[in-house]
Amino acid sequence: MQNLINQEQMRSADVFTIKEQEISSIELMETASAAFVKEFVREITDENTPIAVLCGKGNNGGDGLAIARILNDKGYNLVSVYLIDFSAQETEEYKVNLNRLKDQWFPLTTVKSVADLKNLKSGVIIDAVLGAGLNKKLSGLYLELAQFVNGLNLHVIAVDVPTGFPAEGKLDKDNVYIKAELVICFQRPKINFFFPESAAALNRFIVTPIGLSEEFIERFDSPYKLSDAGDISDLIKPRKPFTHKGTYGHALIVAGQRETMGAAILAARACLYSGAGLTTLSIPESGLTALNATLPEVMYKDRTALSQSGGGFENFSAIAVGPGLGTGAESLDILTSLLKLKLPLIIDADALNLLGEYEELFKQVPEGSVLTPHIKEFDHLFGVHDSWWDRLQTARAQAVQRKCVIVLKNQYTFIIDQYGGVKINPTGNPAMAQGGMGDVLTGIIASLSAQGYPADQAASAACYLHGLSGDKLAVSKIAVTASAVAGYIPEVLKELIK
Ligand SMILES: NC(=O)C1=CN([C@@H]2O[C@H](COP(=O)(O)OP(=O)(O)OC[C@H]3O[C@@H](n4cnc5c(N)ncnc54)[C@H](O)[C@@H]3O)[C@@H](O)[C@H]2O)[C@@H](O)CC1
Repeated sequence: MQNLINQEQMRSADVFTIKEQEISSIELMETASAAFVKEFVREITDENTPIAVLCGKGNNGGDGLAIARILNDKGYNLVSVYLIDFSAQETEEYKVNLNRLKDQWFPLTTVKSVADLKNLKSGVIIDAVLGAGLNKKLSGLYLELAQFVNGLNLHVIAVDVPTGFPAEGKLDKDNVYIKAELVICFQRPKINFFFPESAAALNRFIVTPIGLSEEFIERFDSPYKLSDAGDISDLIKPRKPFTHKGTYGHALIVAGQRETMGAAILAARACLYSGAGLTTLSIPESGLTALNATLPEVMYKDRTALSQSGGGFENFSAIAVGPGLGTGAESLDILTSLLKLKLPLIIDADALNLLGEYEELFKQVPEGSVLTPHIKEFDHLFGVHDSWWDRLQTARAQAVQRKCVIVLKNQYTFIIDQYGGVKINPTGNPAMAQGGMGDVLTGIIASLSAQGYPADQAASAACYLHGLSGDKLAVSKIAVTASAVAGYIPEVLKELIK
């Protein structure tokens, strides 16, 4: 797990590292620039590629100057540097690196307006204009520059962060950035990289360490953490000798209606494949033949019994409700009855839509429940948001207020615990953008909950496993089905267990 820190904290990590390692800020810049180049040469292997380095006058520009020099030393012989001279201020580190460059022969162009970039027509652009020092959105000459560079449609690789892109905080829809194909970012990804709005500024990012003190960074009390395989390996317990199906819990999934029985079956399939000792599916009777034919291991429970004071529904180790349930009167009755059990629930899809419609019902959601909304369901529950930053802050406040876990689904899903802490899930890919994927995630959460994992752990492990299964399948496939993702979970689990 990595602590994601803000830029102010990152700057103090710079200062701490410089002091602790007894190095100068110029040496740190050299290390950062060399780290950038190490990744860059993997991306751009042809040394004869024309490379234009656009350098602002701050430390991001200082990096750019050092990068140009190091690339040249490595045999990239068509590197040219453009000094973006839109402001008078320049940092010490920038000046030192400019002098180092002037010591060697180097094609340098001073840019006072975008007209000075007329020779820029081909090759790769390294964007070192403005980095993490950004303090307002682009305007004036910087805005013109960004629009001009974007219009060239060249392969742009940004240093640390694309010019104009704030590392954290709300991203306005009308913001303009220099759009990068790739960002090679220092030590930690920026929090804003994980929001869909970042697609306007970058396609991909790589994080490269630059020797900052990890101990210092991890000491910050940041609400944002990035999950990794190690966390999930630490969490998932291997199955022990002499255990039996009773050891691994009994999950119940209440889902499905005539037109969407598949959603219920997919959730049950994922639950089964994620290792629950027993899985029971409560669907309309019309789905029974399909269930028995596809998942003979899964049991059936008639849900008309639910309205009769529990009807045995209270004896399960975990209950999930929602996939393909529908939002009609019968579904409302089912959800109302389940909420009366006062047991933590995993609430998804149509059950969330019902909660969005009936506030009184929403208030009855028991503590320790897991809500798994995608963007539309989320805004239906909590109001329309015009940015993902705001949406995430609402999710944090709501998770605390309701003492629930919220799984806010996204390419990078946010798992928000009852204390407002956010785990960002790094697995998953666009090949998984297909119907049924959410039903599978719900099934995995139900399975892990039934096996005794606390709600926040079940949710974060489920998201990781779900995405990893999809990632492995996507290596050889353009699109992966929800059934395939569910079916691959046992292998992914086996691989992660220590
Ligand atoms: N210790 C260091 O020296 C290190 C610095 N690093 C680099 O330093 C960068 C941060 O450098 P700086 O803090 O100097 O800042 P930048 O180089 O990002 O920005 C330079 C200046 O631009 C001005 N500015 C901000 N937003 C603007 C806007 N919208 N329009 C016009 N001007 C604007 C600011 O006043 C700032 O001083 C990082 O992104 C990274 O590339 C890395 O080398 C890591 C270590």
